[in-house]
Amino acid sequence: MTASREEFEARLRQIGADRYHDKHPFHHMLHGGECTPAQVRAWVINRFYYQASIPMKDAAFMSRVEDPALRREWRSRIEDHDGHGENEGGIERWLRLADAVGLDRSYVASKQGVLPATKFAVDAYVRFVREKPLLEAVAASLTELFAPKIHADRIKGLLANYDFANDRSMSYFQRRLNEAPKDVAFGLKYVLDNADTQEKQDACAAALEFKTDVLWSQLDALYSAYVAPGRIPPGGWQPGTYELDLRATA
Ligand SMILES: O=C(O)c1cc(C(=O)O)c2c(n1)C(=O)C(=O)c1cc(C(=O)O)[nH]c1-2
Repeated sequence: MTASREEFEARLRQIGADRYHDKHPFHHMLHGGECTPAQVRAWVINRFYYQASIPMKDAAFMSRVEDPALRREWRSRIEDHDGHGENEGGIERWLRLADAVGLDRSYVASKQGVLPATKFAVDAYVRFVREKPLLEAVAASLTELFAPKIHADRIKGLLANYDFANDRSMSYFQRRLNEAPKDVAFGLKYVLDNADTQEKQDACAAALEFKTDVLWSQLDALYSAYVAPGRIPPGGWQPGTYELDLRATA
């Protein structure tokens, strides 16, 4: 039976409560100040691959939308990451974080050294959005319902625990606190309005679960390579390389 709007929203929120990556041990280490400089750098390098792919997945989405009103609503997501006018954009703000943690930003931007599993997971998200029904593609973006809390926790945790954290290096997350709620309010309304059969509701819930898997797998890959057992796969970034000597610039 088709669930009511309220029941369906509660079902989607429960997926976040059960499966969002704020529960991953790597995030607990990161926010709790337990990561070594190399582990923080590995996270910045790998997570850049996600950042860089988000506007590509949003462009893939828009290329399939026939309704100009929906495209108009969606296009700010690309500008949020790529920049527009005075706004330098999320990709540039992420590279500032790379500078602050002592990495060569051109290496980070080159996407070399990204773990294979990170690439597989993120590429699967872009492909999902390119190929699946638009409703499911929007549903997959709804992990952002849960992102403001993790961003707020991260700003607080990193500022308290790491010397590199300051207003400038944290500007990516600070800015997302304003951008994400607007995107997710639109996305949630779109999904609740359009998932009007049980089949569509089930497909949206599956899309959101798939997305939580995309996020979780990236952290599993990081943990396995840089925490335990510490087995870096061929091609993965090796600590001690592409690092800046911060003393030279201090
Ligand atoms: O730091 C995070 O935990 C996190 C998670 C997510 C997410 O839930 O997918 C996004 C972001 N950050 C983010 O910064 C971002 O721009 C973003 C866009 C999207 C999306 O699916 O369109 N998710 C996320």
